[in-house]
Amino acid sequence: MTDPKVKRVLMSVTDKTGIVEFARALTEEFGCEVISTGGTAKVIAEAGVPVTPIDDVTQFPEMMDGRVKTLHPRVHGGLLAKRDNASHMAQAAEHGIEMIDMVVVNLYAFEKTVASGADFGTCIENIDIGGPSMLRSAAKNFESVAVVTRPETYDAVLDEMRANGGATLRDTRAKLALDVFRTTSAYDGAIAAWMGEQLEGAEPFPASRALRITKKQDLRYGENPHQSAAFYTRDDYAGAEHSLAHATQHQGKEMSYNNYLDVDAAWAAVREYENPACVIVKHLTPCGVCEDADLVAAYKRAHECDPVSAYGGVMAFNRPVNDDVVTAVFENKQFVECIIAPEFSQAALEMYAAKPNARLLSTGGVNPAGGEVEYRSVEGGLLVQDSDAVAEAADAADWTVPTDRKPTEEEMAELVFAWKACKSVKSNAILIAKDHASVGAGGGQPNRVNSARIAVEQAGEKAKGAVAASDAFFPFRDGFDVLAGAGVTAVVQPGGSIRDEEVIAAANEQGVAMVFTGHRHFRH
Ligand SMILES: NC(=O)c1ncn([C@@H]2O[C@H](COP(=O)(O)O)[C@@H](O)[C@H]2O)c1NC=O
Repeated sequence: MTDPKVKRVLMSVTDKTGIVEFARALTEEFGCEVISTGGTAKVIAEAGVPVTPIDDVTQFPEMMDGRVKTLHPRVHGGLLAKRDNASHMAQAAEHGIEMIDMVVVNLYAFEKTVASGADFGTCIENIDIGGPSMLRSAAKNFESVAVVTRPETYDAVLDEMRANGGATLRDTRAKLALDVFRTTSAYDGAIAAWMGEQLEGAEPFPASRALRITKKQDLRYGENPHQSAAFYTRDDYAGAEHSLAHATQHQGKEMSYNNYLDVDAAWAAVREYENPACVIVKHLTPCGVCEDADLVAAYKRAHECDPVSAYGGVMAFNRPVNDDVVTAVFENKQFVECIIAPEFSQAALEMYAAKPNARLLSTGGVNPAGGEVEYRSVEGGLLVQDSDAVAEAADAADWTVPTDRKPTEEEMAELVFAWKACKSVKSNAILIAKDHASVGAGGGQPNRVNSARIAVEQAGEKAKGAVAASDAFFPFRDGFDVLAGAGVTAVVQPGGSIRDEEVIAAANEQGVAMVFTGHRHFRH
């Protein structure tokens, strides 16, 4: 079939950006007839471009507050008739249906209406019915009909018509149709999610869930150069505003797959703290965590934990980064892949311009720790869970102390810090902390005693008088003994092992205070 010239165009848009210019070009350059619905027709007519009201085509008034405007065989017959099917064309002629060669439609702004906090009835009225119907009819018949749903594509469509004697090309029409089905599918997904929430409450695990994601960027590669990858943002993420996915990148190379993972881990960890804090992460593992009244000190002490590993890592701050912080990083000659923070001062950005490879990301604010459900993929499936969000500081009031020695107030505050920091270490996780800074961490080991050994080795002399956190209970006293043997004075752990008594006895023997939180923080 030869590519059809565009003669009759139906326009019905909520977003009226560029519609007048498009209509003018179609009528003046290509002699098209433009048919249009109420508000769109008004805008076009007011600009002096000839337009046929939809009522003239349907021979019905737009009615029921706009609920029925284009839902008519003279519209859908004109879109769906197969031009090379004699029977279709005969039926069209018999019923006075004229062909429509192009549809320009964008939909009622349903998601914006919901986001504005509109009431139930208003949201319902903003579910577009006629628009998606036309889009789908035109997209189904893309062999003959061009369907345009994004203002930013108007110019390209016109250019193609200019180059092809007023016709669009099949390949373009097919791509436009695909774009339409993706658009209507996302639109319906948003409606289903909203309606589900209205009727069933904020059900985190509904019977089915449309994965509403939009590609932000193709990544150079995945975890390894032979793996291809892309990054998608979640359309339905309520905390989008201050999230990593929507952060502004000020400078540096494109974020890589591994950068995203590491920055996410660092950003999640630093959001645990109310005081100014810095977290340094390498290979998904924190190699420095510190909270301090002063952000520069927090950075310096986080860096001191493991300067070797910190080199080439990523960093997260929960306060704006200024030139003093950057000066401290430069003094340490620490190469960083990425820094994420709520903001960077102008002076900080100017200083970092000298290190163009470093990626600087600002989020504009800090979401509370945790967030909405998390997804992880396994072969053939997706795991969905609540995020591991527990208000630790508030929770500490419920912690119990099974040992003879109770932690001092100072030790208790230190244990809260350590417990939060431990959460970001892979299981089995042990973290040793002193003066609200991590001094050693062991994680990702298949047994807890090895994690304890790694943490103690890293802490060295600093383990003396420090506290330790264990993300899950000690199954035997051996892991605990490694910590106590290194000089740790207080330990926080969930408790709940069948050998708790053995571990409590070990603590009592060595005069160590122990706290049970009653919940664990596995991180697999
Ligand atoms: N009901 C219908 O027949 C109908 N036909 C088109 N629309 C929508 O009406 C909007 C444009 O309206 P107007 O041209 O009046 O500003 C478009 O977003 C279009 O998708 C309709 N509205 C809702 O379903």
